[in-house]
Amino acid sequence: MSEDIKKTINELHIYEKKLLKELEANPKATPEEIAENTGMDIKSVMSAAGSLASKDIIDVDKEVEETYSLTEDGLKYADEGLPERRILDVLAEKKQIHMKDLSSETGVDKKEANIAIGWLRRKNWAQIDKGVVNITDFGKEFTSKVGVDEKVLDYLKTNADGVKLFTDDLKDGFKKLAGRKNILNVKKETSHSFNILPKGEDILNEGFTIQKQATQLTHQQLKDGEWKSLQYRPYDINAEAPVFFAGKKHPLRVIIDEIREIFLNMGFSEDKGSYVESAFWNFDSLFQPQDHAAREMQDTFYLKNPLTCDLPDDNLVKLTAETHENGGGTGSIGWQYDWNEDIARQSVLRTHTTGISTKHLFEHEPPIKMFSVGRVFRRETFDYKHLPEFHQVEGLVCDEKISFQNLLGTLKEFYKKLGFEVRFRPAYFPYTYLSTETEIYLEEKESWIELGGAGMFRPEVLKPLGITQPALAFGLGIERLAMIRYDVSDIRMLYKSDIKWLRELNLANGVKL
Ligand SMILES: N[C@@H](Cc1ccccc1)C(=O)O
Repeated sequence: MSEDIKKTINELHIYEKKLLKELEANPKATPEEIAENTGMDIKSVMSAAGSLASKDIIDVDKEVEETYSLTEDGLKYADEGLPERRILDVLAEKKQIHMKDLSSETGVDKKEANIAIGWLRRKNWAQIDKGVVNITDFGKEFTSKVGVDEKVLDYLKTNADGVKLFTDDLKDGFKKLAGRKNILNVKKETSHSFNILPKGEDILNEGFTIQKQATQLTHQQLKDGEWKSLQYRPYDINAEAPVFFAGKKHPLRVIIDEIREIFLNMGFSEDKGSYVESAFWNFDSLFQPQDHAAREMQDTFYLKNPLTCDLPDDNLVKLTAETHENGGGTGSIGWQYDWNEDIARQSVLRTHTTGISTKHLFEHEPPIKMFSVGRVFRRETFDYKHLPEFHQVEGLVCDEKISFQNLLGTLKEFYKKLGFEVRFRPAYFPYTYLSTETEIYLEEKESWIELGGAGMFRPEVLKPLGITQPALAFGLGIERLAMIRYDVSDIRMLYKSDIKWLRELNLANGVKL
């Protein structure tokens, strides 16, 4: 028990302590008095009280007090009499008045006269018969009496500061007046009073000192040793705190940067291509025949502007043409068709980043270790795993002793560093042999999905580029990795700008906050 009390005391704010002490000395003190006596402002008193109340240390009572006074109309009635009284006075003489003459005969204006008729009937001072107002016997008697409501009217007039409570003999009259529109004003005032509860008594019995508590240390306090004598207010580490959403990188950007870092660390250098590429680099340099299905409009975006691109070095074009037509000097018989320069000039949105690899091979001497990350474009229909625009990371290693083993090892290592386990299966690409595809298992869909392709560039690719050493190459999709990392079952989520998802996503491990 006492341990509890000590802990509670320990956690009291200095304002709470001040308020409690003041209440002990002055149990009836109002918040205003407490503010005055402790030097706190009223807001701090009220918030300290609220805090003490939430811990059952004191009780806060709220009382609303109403003060009544007369409105402008009310004051006028108090001076001149209620409209029904003024009519009654005239009726006492005339006995009856025609409705249409009511206002002119009595001096009560039309609007008020209408209201007065209701009250004349209700008070049984008059009756209306065929448009004529007749005084009743009760009305006659009443001319010399004062009604309860009229007494209250008078009372309020003499108590111009307002009345809080009506004595019993005035209560009925007050109710009547209060029921009429525009006669009474009411001002509401709330007042608070505090009571010490048993727990508060225990705290006071236990006793405490009021000492300024340190919430923040200053450089000076640390330097001069004052920190040793300060009293610290403990804080509740379990208290609910607002969640802040700081700006951060897009999840896709995060994974792209991670991939770049992995390749840089593995000793690759980075190259860049452009979205718009000639069919020559995108297809022809990769020994893809000009009637290849992938080149068709359904798969590839062809551009109107620029409609064509320049072809590279004449000799390279010549060697490429020969290789396509009959294998040139590669030992292959080629595709056995007439290679067309104009088809090679067409400009396309690159369908993969592999054109960067062939260009890189043409422009560099082995040994080569190159990677490149970028967007590629395909005429795909959207679905949970397809986008017409996505990112690939391209890789190329070319040196004397490079083998298919190295390719598998490189890929395995890369995926492992990203935290994925993949499987390889045989595949076909016109530009590689051996070729493979990497796949990953999607638990939710209970199926393997393809992550990318890879292989050893064929001599038909390498020879025209002037390369005699073997080269491994790969082109891997990035969005599908992001999908798995961030646990989204639909690839479109990555491009939706769903602010809630983006905010709550923990980028480090894909787990929601
Ligand atoms: N370019 C292929 C991948 C690939 C790259 C390099 C070698 C072999 C295959 C694709 O986009 O799917």
